[in-house]
Amino acid sequence: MGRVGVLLLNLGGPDKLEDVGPFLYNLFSDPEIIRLPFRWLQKPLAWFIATRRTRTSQENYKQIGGGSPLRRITEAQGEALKEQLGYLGQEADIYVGMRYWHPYTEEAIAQITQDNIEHLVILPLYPQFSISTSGSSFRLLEKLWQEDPKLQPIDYTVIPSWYKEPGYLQAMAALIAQELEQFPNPDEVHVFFSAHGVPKSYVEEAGDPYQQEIEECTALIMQTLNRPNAHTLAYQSRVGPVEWLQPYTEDALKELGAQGVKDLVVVPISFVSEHIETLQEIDIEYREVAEEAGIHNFRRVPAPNTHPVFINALADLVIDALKNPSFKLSQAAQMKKRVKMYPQERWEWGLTTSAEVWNGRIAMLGFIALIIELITGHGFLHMIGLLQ
Ligand SMILES: C=CC1=C(C)c2cc3[nH]c(cc4nc(cc5[nH]c(cc1n2)c(C)c5CCC(=O)O)C(CCC(=O)O)=C4C)c(C)c3C=C
Ligand SMILES: [Fe+2]
Repeated sequence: MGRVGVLLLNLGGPDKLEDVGPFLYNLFSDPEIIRLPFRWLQKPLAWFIATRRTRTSQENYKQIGGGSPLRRITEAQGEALKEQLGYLGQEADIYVGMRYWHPYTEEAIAQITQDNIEHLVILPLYPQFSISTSGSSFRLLEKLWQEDPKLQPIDYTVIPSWYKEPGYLQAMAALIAQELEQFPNPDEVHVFFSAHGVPKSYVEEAGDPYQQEIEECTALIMQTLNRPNAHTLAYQSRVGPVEWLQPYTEDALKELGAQGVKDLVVVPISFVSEHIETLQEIDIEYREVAEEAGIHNFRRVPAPNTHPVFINALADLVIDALKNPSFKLSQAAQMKKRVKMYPQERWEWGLTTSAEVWNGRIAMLGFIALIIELITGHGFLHMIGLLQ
């Protein structure tokens, strides 16, 4: 076999406080993150939302040391994976491609071409597939492949999602068991899975398999854990005014507190590295919510990071992917029959779901235009004299 490479995909995070604004702009410029009917609106809206969010987001990054640890941890995972693959007899070069910050996916791909990689395994560091995460990276890679003839000879294969991988489930179960053992009565502790949310419309209209994969993954981890603990699944990190997957983590914590739960371990389920949503949102914000609700013994399970069982699971995934028939980016983007990646389906006339969605979007655009006008003091309503 010729030279082998593994491309690890992740979201990326700001390394320092000054990076927060441009990072947020990149994130909100992605049509897989904000799905808009008009492409031309994407960048102005991204600028507007990023500008408004930067200060709050910076405050959160300040609380975890002034930047995201995602790059450092992803690179450490890459080094550990290289070592484990070597140990298993598979030499490979590892590349990290982030979607919204350095090292960008484009930089990783440039290095892969320069290194004359012949066989490439594309492995997203998201166990479950979502249009907004792995889907967005696959779409970008598809575009890069279409544009660059130098990429054509690379024999690549994609691993779309891997939440059923036994080694991953075992690593998660071991990490949970370790936390449960810190309590006087481990079997009485409530196991609380907190997944990153997505807007409900991603699942219900665009056919994102994310929710189903998260639910199945939770059940598989509980089976692997093989303990009698009660458990709950909820969704965190909601952004913006639309409805996201429910129950929301905050509400579910309050509900458990009201039911008298006192001992709780939180399991971050959609991430494999520590980042702002584990270190700040769970460890600081949700801990406070839980304590106020009467849940006094609150612990959080660490993300798998470089846990050896987890790294071995990644190595197994790579080795299997090299043996199996290749899976292409176009197949990964349309993984489930109903998944609709951006751009969305064509307009349908009548009172259809699609028409209702479009009406909602047009109303949202009107609302955004009104807000911009109120802030800037310029716009259509000022022009016709309705606002001064
Ligand atoms: C499976 C994981 C993730 C999903 C699904 C996801 C969807 C999603 N996220 C936003 C908005 C934001 N995400 C932000 C940061 C961020 N998100 C994930 C993971 C998932 N996102 C990661 C790994 C990170 C990086 C964290 C870091 O350490 O830097 C942010 C920025 C942080 C903040 O300001 O809160 C935003 C905003 C949306 C809208 C979305 C689905 C549509
Ligand atoms: Fe996110």
